[in-house]
Amino acid sequence: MRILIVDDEKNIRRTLTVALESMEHEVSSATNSALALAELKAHPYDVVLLDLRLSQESGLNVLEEILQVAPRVSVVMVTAYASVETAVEAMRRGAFDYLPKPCTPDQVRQVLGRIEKTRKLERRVAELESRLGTEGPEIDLTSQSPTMQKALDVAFKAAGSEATVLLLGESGTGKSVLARAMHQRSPRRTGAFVTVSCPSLSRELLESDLFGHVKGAFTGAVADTQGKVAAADGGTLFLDEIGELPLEIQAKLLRLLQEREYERVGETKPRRANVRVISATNRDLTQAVAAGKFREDLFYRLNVISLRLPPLRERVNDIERLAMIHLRFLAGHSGKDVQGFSSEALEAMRQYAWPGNLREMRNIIERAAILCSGESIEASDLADSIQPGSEIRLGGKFTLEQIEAEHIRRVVANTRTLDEAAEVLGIDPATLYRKRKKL
Ligand SMILES: Nc1ncnc2c1ncn2[C@@H]1O[C@H](COP(=O)(O)OP(=O)(O)OP(=O)(O)O)[C@@H](O)[C@H]1O
Repeated sequence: MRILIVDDEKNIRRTLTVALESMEHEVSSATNSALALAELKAHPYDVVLLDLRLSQESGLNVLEEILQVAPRVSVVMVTAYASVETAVEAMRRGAFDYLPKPCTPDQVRQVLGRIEKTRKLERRVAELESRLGTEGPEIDLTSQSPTMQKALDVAFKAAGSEATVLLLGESGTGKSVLARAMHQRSPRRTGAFVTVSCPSLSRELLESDLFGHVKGAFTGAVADTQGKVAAADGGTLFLDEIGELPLEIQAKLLRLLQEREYERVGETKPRRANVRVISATNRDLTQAVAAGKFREDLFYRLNVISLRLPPLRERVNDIERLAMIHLRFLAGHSGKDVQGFSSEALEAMRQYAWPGNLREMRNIIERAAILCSGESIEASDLADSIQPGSEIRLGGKFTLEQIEAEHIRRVVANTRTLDEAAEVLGIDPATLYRKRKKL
């Protein structure tokens, strides 16, 4: 765990640091409350060991300030003036526990063990909650398609940093799945991964969903709620369909990103949260910026690193593997012993345009697994739209332009750079650029 020691006595800081590091925790220390608060604003921590008497300051007041800045951190009060009243008061104000000073390494280990257990349970509950109803096939984060490989490479490199990341791509290409995978590969993985679906609520409800509200802030606000920003403190906030975020909320999100500050609806007291933001959209945000629907300053904040997930039709080499992953899961669920796909069915899937991408693949394979009567899925088990013949094929009733567009799309998908694609196509890169724009 990441632990911050807040104590003005050098010896205590030193002995605690040595003890904690020998237990394989990551430890930092601060000598006063101002430094501690600055540290907590800058980095996510799991635990604070807080001296109850910090020279002139009252540890109980500092405790409250700490919990405002980092609501998810577990604070353990450490004091030479142990008394039942102060212990009770500290716990009443939100401390996790209480340690006498000096304390033995065993006492420290015990209290940290309890914190770890509680946090693990909290994480498990949050994870199960978010998995409910979203249980799905095994997540595949490999690819044989150069464009997808490049996107995954950027995603995994960015995962370890604190940078905001913007995921682009058509609906169903796996942006939400990738955002969660990035969180799990980040130093914040012990924190929560919280998703906000921007278009799903009215402006008022979305604001309260994000930032929380106080009782009485609006009709129906019967109790205080903390909001998803606070829930994601120390973790990752995933903003899905960010292009749909109303302008009023865009201003508030910008403030959160710039100053780490926000206010609950119906309250003026600023609160702080340390969240890493990953957002996703299938819209062209630069167009939304040009149309005045999306703030340019927010766009640049969100777009520190951006990557585009290619549509499934551009990942022809991945289709068989992905289809098998979905089949294993869906056949298992439908209780059928379906082993694979006929070569015609595979070819039909390779030729198909997959407008709904991986989500559509899941639906089509689920339906096929139910309909198929043999050991493998035949082309005739696939939905009508995907039947061979409904897609562009040489010799069929298609215009030259349609065939050219399809050929260019596939060559681009199967080469690493546009220069390489131009070479395969036998045209110069500028012509390829013009053709792609036109098509
Ligand atoms: N890497 C993956 N491996 C296996 N299945 C995947 C993967 N990515 C996505 N899927 C499947 O595709 C479905 C849709 O993925 P996801 O919700 O991440 O797409 P999205 O791009 O966020 O879509 P939208 O823009 O509509 O929100 C998932 O529920 C899952 O079944």
